[in-house]
Order: sequence, then structure tokens, then C-alpha cells
Amino acid sequence: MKLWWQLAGPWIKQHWRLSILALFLALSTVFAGVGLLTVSGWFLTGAFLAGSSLVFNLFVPSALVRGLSMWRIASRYAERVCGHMVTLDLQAEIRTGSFARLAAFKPAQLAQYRDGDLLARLINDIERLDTFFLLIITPVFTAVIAGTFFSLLMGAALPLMGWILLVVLCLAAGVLPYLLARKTAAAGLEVQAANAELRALAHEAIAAHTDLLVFGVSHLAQQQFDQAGLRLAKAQQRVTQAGSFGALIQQFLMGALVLALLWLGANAQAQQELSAPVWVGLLLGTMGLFEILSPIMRGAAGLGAVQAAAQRIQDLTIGPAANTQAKAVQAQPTAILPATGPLHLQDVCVAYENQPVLNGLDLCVDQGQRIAIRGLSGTGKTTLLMAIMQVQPLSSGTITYGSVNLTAVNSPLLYQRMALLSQHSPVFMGTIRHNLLLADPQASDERLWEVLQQVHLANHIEQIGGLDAWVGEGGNTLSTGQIRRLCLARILLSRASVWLLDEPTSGLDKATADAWFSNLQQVAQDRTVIIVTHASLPSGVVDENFILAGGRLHPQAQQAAKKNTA
Ligand SMILES: Nc1ncnc2c1ncn2[C@@H]1O[C@H](COP(=O)(O)OP(=O)(O)OP(=O)(O)O)[C@@H](O)[C@H]1O
Repeated sequence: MKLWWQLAGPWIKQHWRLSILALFLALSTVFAGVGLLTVSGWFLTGAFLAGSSLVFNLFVPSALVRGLSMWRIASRYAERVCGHMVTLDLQAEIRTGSFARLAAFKPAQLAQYRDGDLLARLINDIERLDTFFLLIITPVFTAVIAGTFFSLLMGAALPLMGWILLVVLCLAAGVLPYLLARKTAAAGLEVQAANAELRALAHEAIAAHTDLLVFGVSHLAQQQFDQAGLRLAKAQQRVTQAGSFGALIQQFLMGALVLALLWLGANAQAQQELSAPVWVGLLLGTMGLFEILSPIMRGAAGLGAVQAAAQRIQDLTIGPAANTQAKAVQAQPTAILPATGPLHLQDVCVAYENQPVLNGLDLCVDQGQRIAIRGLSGTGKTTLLMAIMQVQPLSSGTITYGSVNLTAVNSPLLYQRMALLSQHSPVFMGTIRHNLLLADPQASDERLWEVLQQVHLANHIEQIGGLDAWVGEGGNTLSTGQIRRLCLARILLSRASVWLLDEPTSGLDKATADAWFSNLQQVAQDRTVIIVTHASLPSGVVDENFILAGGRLHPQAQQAAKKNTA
């Protein structure tokens, strides 16, 4: 409950009128239903007895039956609409809030989670939370109010019957669901975890589908999937079995209650303490109350899963990773970053799990200068670019741009000044135009065609239908080299003053790569460009070459650079 409230509380406080309306409409539906059965029982018995000489007013009960049935229909409809508005809006609020917090994570924080698990948290777990309002809060609220009211009514007719009804309702709507919730807590946890595992495995298997086929190991992925599916099925079975057993006991209780009321009522009627129409009416009304009880049992059986889901969402949004992010955001001063200036790295150290990768690295790049960084695989070239983008935190040292320390600059401003083409820059599902406008939403079509020309992709885009040509998920209608060129075109559109290009021409043939590099000076104009590459560059593309080795940059003569990469 506490976990759920932490997630749902802010929305409910903001929309308390709608939430209370939903609860009262549920209560109104129960009152109409129970009232309808009570009056019907009273009416039918009274009408029957009227035929055998008892005087009975037929007009009032028949009008009540019609009125209550109309009330029940209208109230049920309004309750469904309102209840679903609450749960769906609440779900949307939690989902968008969680996504926004997740979007602010740095890649290293996101890397702590499997993609499929993140999806499971944002979809399955948030969906699971709706059970709490619909199957716990609403029926318990109605059971408490309608149950107390009806017990008082019953007690007014015959006190013992009222007490028995109250005790049985407490057992059926309180004690039994509580015990069931405790019994299914562990299995509920398992259901959510197994669901997440299944999603993660499916996600990974789809991503690695070709390799799994080529290596002939798809059966291993299948086995893992089967095991997770079996684990989920077993956990769900445990929840269902416990839930069914709980429902059975509840039915027994209800049956025993009906028998007790029949017996007590028959005695009271024989002793003329209770009229027959009132007795039958109250009995049927009691049976109408049972309508509230079955959702409570379903809700109680799913409470463990709700608890687990709320915990998993909390771990993501206010857990350690999110806290680090929140602290970083709080601590972020809003220094103004100049549009141009020298980029200066001083004594920069970066380590992964205490393993140093960059170790006292120094670099100074003037505005408009273009440099290339080479080095053996794994020496830390990507890490260096990530450190400049403030994506990878420094263990020590400083990075300044125009004399402003980058740690003092908030991310949106930093990303206006610096653009990164990473090794895994993605193409998003959508059109070519959609993918390009991400870098500059105001860019005209002429400008888009211009950058496509610069990356030697314009002809192909014309052939596939122009800027509105659709590229599939991850750009799967394009070749690897075409995807890379589209990402390059996106960078060329960026108005940032510093371009950080990690293996910009990977996947391109040498002629296209050379042509692109040769054009770089013209397209980059007065931007600072740092290129991480293993390729040999045509002469004059960069002003300086460096080798990254031992965690530091070492200047390299142009000629030596060519030999090194040849
Ligand atoms: N998130 C991470 N957690 C732990 N170690 C990491 C992480 N990212 C990178 N490393 C390690 O840091 C080292 C430098 O990685 P980096 O990707 O910066 O190398 P690189 O020089 O760009 O390599 P390549 O030329 O192959 O792209 C590698 O040994 C790598 O295993």
C-alpha cells in the first residue's frame, strides 16, 4: 500500500474529486443492486402472500424495482467509465513520469538494466498497478460501507442476524483476503520477475536472431525461453490455486451465512418477530452483497504481484541509479557556455570499476581545429569522447570549453554546443526527414538535401522516394553503410560548435570515406572536430594526429599516422 501510494499518491491528490467520484459510483451501484434484490424479495413474497389474503401494497415495491434497476444500470455505466478513467489516467501518469526519469539517466546508469527488463517495468509492472484501485481499494471501500449499512438494517429487523452478517462479512472481506494476500506474496513476486525475464530473453533473442541461427544455437535460446515460461506458469499456478482455494472458502462462508439467516429468519417468522416479505428481502439483499466479495479475493491474490511491480518501478525511478541522477541534476549549476572557445582537458582520469582507462590525459584543441585520435582497440578513445560529453564521469581532472568547466553546465546547453556521432548512433523508425530533423528541427528541405549530398546518400534517397521515404525499425531498409551516412548527415545538420566523431566512416568503402573526409573541412567550417578513427585520412583533413596509449594522448606526425594505420 505504501509503495503504491508513493507512486499513485501525487496523481490521486491532484485528481481527488475524480477518485472519490469513482468510489461513490461503485458504492451507488452496490446499493442499487442490493436494494433491487431486497425490494424484489420483499415484493415477490408480499405479492405471493397477498394472494393468500395478506394485505400488501403492490404499487410502491413495483415502482421501486423499476427505479432501482434503472439506477443500477446508469450507476454501473458511470462507475465503469469513471473507474477506468482513474486507473488509465493513473497508469499513463506513472508511465510518462517513469519514462521521463529514465530518459534523464546517463548511459552508464541505464546499462545497469537489461533492455527487456526496462520494458517489463514500464509496461507489465505499471499495468499491474491498476489492479490495486479496481480490485482492492474500490471493493474494500464499498464492502465496508455497504456491509456495515446492511448489517445495521438486518440488525434492526433481527439483531442476531445483523451480528452474524457483520462477522461473516468481516471474515470474507477482511481476514480471508488478508491471509490470501500473505500466502500469494512470494508467488506474485515471482510472477513479475519471470515476466520480466521472459521479455528480456525475447528482446535479446530478437536482437541476436541471425547470429543464433548462424551458430546453430537457437535451441539454447529456446530452452532459456521455455524455462522462463515454465517458471512464470508455475508462479501463476500458485497464485491461481491459492486464489481459487480462498474463493472456495469464501463461498462456504457465504453458504453458511445463507443457511444461518434462513434458519434464524424461519424461527423468527414462526414466532412472528419478523414478517416473511422482510425476511426474504433481507436474505436476497445479503446475496446481492456477495457481488462485492469476489473482486476482493481476486485483488488479494494479485496483491503480491502489485507489491512486486510497485517495488520494481520504485527501484527504477527512485532507486540508487535514479538517485545518482537526481543528485546530479540538483547539483547542476547553470553556467553559461560560450558559443565558441578552446576545448581544454587537464589531467583527466577515468576508471571503470577502479580500472584506470584514461590516466592524467591532457589535450587542448582551439576553436576550429580538427584533430584525429587513433590507438589500439580498448585504449579508451570512446571513453574520452564520452567524458567530454559528460556522459562518463571523471575520477579526477577537468574539462573546460571556453574556460567554463563542463561539470558546471546543464546537459541541454552542453548538447547544443557539442554533438556526438557515437559508434552505435541509431536510425529511428520513421522517414528520412524525421531522422534528419532530430538534429535541426528548423532545417529546410534544401538543407536536408545538401547534407545528404555531402554524405553521398542523396541519389539513393531519391531512388527510394525522397525525404518522406520510410526507414524501418533501426533503419532496416538501409544498408549498414547507408545507415552510417544518414547518421553522419544528421551530425552535419547539427549547429553545435564541437563535433565529436567516433569512427565516422565505419562501414563505408574507402572511396566514399575519403571523399567524405576530404569534404570535411568545407562542411565543418569553423567548428572544432575530434575524430576517433582507425582509418587513414587523406592529407590535410586534420591539423593534428594523436595516439592514445597508456591513458594519455601522444602527438603523432602526419606521415607516421598514415604508416600506423596502413
Ligand atoms: N561501461 C563499461 N564498464 C566497464 N568497462 C568498460 C565500459 N566501457 C568501456 N570499458 C572498458 O574500457 C576500455 C576502453 O573502452 P573504449 O570503448 O573507450 O575503447 P576504444 O579505444 O574506444 O576501443 P575501440 O577502438 O575498440 O572502439 C576497454 O577496456 C573497455 O573494456
